[in-house]
Amino acid sequence: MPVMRTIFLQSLPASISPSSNCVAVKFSVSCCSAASLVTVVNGNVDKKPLERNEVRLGLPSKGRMATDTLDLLKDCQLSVRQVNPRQYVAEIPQLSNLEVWFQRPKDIVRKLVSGDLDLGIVGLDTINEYGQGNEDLILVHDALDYGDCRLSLAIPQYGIFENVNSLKELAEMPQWTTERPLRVATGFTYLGPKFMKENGMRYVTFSTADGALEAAPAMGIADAIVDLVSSGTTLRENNLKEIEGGVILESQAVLVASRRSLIQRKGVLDITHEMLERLEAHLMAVGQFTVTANMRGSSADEVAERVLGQPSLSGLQGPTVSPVFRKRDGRVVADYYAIVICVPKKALYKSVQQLRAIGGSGVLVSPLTYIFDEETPRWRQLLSNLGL
Ligand SMILES: Nc1ncnc2c1ncn2[C@@H]1O[C@H](COP(=O)(O)OP(=O)(O)OP(=O)(O)O)[C@@H](O)[C@H]1O
Ligand SMILES: O=P(O)(O)OC[C@H]1O[C@H](OP(=O)(O)OP(=O)(O)O)[C@H](O)[C@@H]1O
Ligand SMILES: [Mg+2]
Repeated sequence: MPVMRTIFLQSLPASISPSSNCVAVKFSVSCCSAASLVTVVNGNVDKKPLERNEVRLGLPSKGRMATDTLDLLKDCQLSVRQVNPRQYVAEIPQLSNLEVWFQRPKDIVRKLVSGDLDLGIVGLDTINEYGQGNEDLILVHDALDYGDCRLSLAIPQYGIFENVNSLKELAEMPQWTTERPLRVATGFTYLGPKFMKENGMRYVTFSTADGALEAAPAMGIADAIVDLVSSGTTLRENNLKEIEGGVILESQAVLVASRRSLIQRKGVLDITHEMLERLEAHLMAVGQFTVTANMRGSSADEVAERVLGQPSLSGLQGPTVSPVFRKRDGRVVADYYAIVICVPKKALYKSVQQLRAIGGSGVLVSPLTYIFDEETPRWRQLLSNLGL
């Protein structure tokens, strides 16, 4: 009879040496989860995801992505209902059968890979770093429009680096040898070395820290750093600079899914579709205003021609032109037309000027909540990616 033992990984140390019948089982604790079950059969580890019917979405529990993520979902009418802030599980009432789990961003990626989460919202940098190119991870929406930053190589502005302004120049510095390599401090211990290798940097070593990496060069611990940059203030304040060719990755928040879950777990594809539609519709709308104006004209065609003659007034699919009926001398006439267009927020003032120039008056501007297009290109892309 095989000797069978069932152990919840959650309660285990990083390596275990079970007695008599089992050989030592080593695993990385970080890749395991409370919901995973390991069955040890005479030394063979058989890892099965615990049977579950709920679809699971991982959201950042803390850090700068946390509130922005909840705000975005709220704007999509997908408010997350959390009983209390210390509880890590929550729900979105509009999406039945969905569990929201609050996790650290890196753990969201790990748990997608291990099959303990089906969907997640995190920064692209975290997916690339902790997913390490795993093909099970699939980007559903790659531009959620917040958490913008870049992963970049930075070097001191002073000393031997004063005149070094590109990756090529850095690589060609005679200082770097096997005995004295370029020392890079980074929290990105997968992407950092990969980038340096791909860019032909031969003499490099890496050290790691969890934060405040910008201090490492001034402390004499490193020559360069690989870290996230957004405004560039932290680099500047620490006398560091980015260099040409040194951007490793442009990142922002994304919606990511497990390919296995999308294909195999009931309900994941439907929830993904609904989330994607709402996100797309909202994100498309936030950049636009609806503009309504009245315009004198002899016919709808003539008014439309005038509107389309202006570069900023073509709208999403051209203007809607409708007659405005009035009673004049006892007769119903339509000598005014109402036009409705969507204009990008950035082009609002230019559009108003162009409307006035062609006789527009009474210009009303209102915010847009959603723009639901026929079918989102990202959905079609996802289905084709899944081979469906
Ligand atoms: N300066 C920044 N500006 C904008 N977005 C950033 C910036 N730094 C990080 N991000 C984005 O926010 C994500 C989370 O960063 P944050 O530092 O808040 O994580 P965290 O949960 O505190 O994790 P850790 O404690 O390991 O750093 C990053 O992965 C990145 O996508
Ligand atoms: O270009 P900036 O706008 O200055 O932002 C960059 C800084 O933001 C992040 O640090 P964070 O604030 O998360 O602190 P940490 O170093 O403790 O992670 C990142 O690690 C940089 O240090
Ligand atoms: Mg941080």
